[in-house]
Amino acid sequence: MKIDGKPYRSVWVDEDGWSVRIFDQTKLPWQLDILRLTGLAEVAQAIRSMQVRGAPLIGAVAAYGVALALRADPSTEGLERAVAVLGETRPTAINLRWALDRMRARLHNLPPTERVAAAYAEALAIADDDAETCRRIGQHGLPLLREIAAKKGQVKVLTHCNAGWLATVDYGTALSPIYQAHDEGIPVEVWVDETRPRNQGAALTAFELGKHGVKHAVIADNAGGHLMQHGEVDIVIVGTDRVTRTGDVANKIGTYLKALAAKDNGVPFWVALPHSTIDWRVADGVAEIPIEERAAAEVTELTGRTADGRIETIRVAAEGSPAANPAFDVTPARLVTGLITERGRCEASETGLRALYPEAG
Ligand SMILES: CSC[C@@H](O)[C@@H](O)C(=O)COP(=O)(O)O
Repeated sequence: MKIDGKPYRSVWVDEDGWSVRIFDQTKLPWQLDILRLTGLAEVAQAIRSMQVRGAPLIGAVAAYGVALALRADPSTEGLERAVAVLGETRPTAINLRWALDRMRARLHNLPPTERVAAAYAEALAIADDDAETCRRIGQHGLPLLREIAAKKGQVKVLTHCNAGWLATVDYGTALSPIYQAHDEGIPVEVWVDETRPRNQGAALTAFELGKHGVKHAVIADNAGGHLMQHGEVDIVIVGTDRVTRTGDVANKIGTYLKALAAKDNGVPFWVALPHSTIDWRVADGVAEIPIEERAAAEVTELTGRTADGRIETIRVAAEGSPAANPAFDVTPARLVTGLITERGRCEASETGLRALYPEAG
């Protein structure tokens, strides 16, 4: 993706050849700060604090975290410790475990002297794979937008949270078809759910779409149902942090309510995902997917930029009131029109997913 004409990925190795660069997503859209990560503790903290976030990107950054950890300690104990520390940073997105399992499988049987170089190579392969996967997701989602635009002359999409290039290594998942539609001249407009409590929609998705020149408007999270009732939404496309083998979808809190409203209004509700987001071991998403509970302060406070350019956090809830902050919810497969993957589109079901991934265990 390009920012002010300059091509970027969301994670890359610095010119020094070993340290790892990311955008500090807690500062966007107000400041474009690029962080330099140099060790295991820094990577774990960047993931925990959501300086990097978004399921596929968390996986790729964690893979580089293993490489950085091995520079300090290439022993088998060092490898296992890195995998354990990184694996505990965030519980819901399965891409984190997928990437760490892949790193361990590649590195475990190597002699320690060969591990560092192999870890960087594997992390790069994961990042390259994610970028290409997301490009293909866009190709498979694009016909849905093309079809609507052919009938209506334009297409209005609603999306929740940030499933754009900032949440992946490049292109994004839910936003990838939108970028590709825009690039081929389809008049596409996006309703961007602000996505409280952390406002990934208002801050990150709006930033991305603005930089790409895609027409969009930020809406309060509660506005989607009203817009659907009035024919203002042609299609909902969201990303996901974990999809069960039966097609249940965990995504940012509030996604389930959008799916309910979409069902009631006959609006197609599509979910875009890479292969690394499928959890083949889980069948019942509501019962089995761990939902991250984050700090109450994310709900009781808001962060933004003041008129004179300072980034400030203020309290918006009544003094002394506690808050609950479940960060994800699960949308049952029955509410999902279909899944958009790098291998094509399918029904949100075990049959649909297995037809696309016959090799899955
Ligand atoms: C392609 S990203 C899909 C999801 O990871 C995204 O929509 C989301 O819910 C991210 O949650 P976050 O808590 O910001 O990491």
